Amino acid sequence: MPVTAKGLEGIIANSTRLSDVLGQEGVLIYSGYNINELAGKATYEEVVYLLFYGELPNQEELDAFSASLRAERDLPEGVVAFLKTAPKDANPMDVMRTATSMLGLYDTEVTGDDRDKADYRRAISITAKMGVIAAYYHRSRQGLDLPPVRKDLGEAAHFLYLLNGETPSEDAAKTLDVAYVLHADHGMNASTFSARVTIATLSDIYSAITSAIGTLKGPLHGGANEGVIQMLLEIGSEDKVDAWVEEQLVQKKKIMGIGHRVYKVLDPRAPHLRAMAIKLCEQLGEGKWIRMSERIATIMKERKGLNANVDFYSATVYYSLGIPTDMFTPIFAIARTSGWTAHVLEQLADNRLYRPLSEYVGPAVGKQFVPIEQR
Ligand SMILES: CC(=O)SCCNC(=O)CCNC(=O)[C@H](O)C(C)(C)COP(=O)(O)OP(=O)(O)OC[C@H]1O[C@@H](n2cnc3c(N)ncnc32)[C@H](O)[C@@H]1OP(=O)(O)O
Ligand SMILES: O=C([O-])CC(=O)C(=O)O
Repeated sequence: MPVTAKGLEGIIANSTRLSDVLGQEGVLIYSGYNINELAGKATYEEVVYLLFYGELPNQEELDAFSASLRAERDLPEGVVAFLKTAPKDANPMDVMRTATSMLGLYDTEVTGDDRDKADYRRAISITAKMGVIAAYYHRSRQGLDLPPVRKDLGEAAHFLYLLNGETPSEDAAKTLDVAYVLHADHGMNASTFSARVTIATLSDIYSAITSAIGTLKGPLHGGANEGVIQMLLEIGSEDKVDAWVEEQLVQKKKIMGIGHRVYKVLDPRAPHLRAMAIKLCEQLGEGKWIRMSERIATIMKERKGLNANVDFYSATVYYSLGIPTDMFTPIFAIARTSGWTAHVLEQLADNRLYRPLSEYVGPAVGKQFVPIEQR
């Protein structure tokens, strides 16, 4: 009997050319590029192209690719109608999951033998629509208008434009763009795995991304960025950090944004997000959140040997950009859709059904059936 790997720790489930996560070294690679080479230098659109096609684009390729993303921003009327009528107190991740599933209803292209071509178009389309879905729901739940999509803004700037109803500053758009780059892909993380499991049954790409959104939502995965800001708000002030963290540890509760299944050293995305968080806090003249975060990270390193992950400082970045807390995980989903869809295409290109085993720990076989009236 094979050994049980709880949580599939250490199991290599497939091969990918998209990204590599080196846990001992704290290195993240996108298709041959160390993330430190890309963060702040490549735009999100360049990184999406890299994930889809394996190389960074030249200017002409980038222009054509960006135009194809922008051309796919409009949502089907039925999805807009849903976003206008969805409960105003719904979790935006639930709304995104449902809207993504709905997109499948409006995709009438018959796939037949030409599935590859149609799925590339769908990958671009879903990646382009995710930010529109999240922003439209946020506006609609506040009773605000839904501004028409624009074709003159990049992905991150366009999301901020739709969310706030006004063109964002260059600095804000650049900050979010870097965050998108840092969140685009990450090896066989839980949500990507769930997308690949779904598509490997030869289901459709909308079902795969719907699975992935539901998986990212949980607080042990993408949902942790919202947990971080809730934690900071609950602690409230710097003088309460030590006692609060100690109490959580005594109660064996998890500190959100800390720890990682693969990284045994600092998550290489964290320093980029930390630097952006420090800059934004300085600009706002509000250093409290970053100082509290630094103290929490120090205590967790000293007490448990655990490091900050991508969710830890992204929370302060988004908070400082004035983004509502429950839109933090949706932002993660918007950026990660590029990775999810790229993985779906990769899985389809060399597919095999995922079907692991489980170790049976139920009663030994031999029980006799007893009719219900005699039980
Ligand atoms: C984008 C992302 O998905 S990044 C991860 C985002 N998630 C979080 O930030 C949530 C908080 N972190 C965690 O829950 C975990 O560190 C995970 C889920 C990320 C990784 O989990 P695993 O590799 O399965 O580690 P596991 O949960 O088994 O923890 C191992 C030990 O470290 C402890 N530990 C791990 N993370 C934390 C934490 N954040 N706070 C306190 N203790 C922790 C556990 O309590 C456990 O201790 P024990 O052996 O004394 O019981
Ligand atoms: O890789 C993981 O397990 C989680 C993670 O950091 C991510 O998905 O970005």
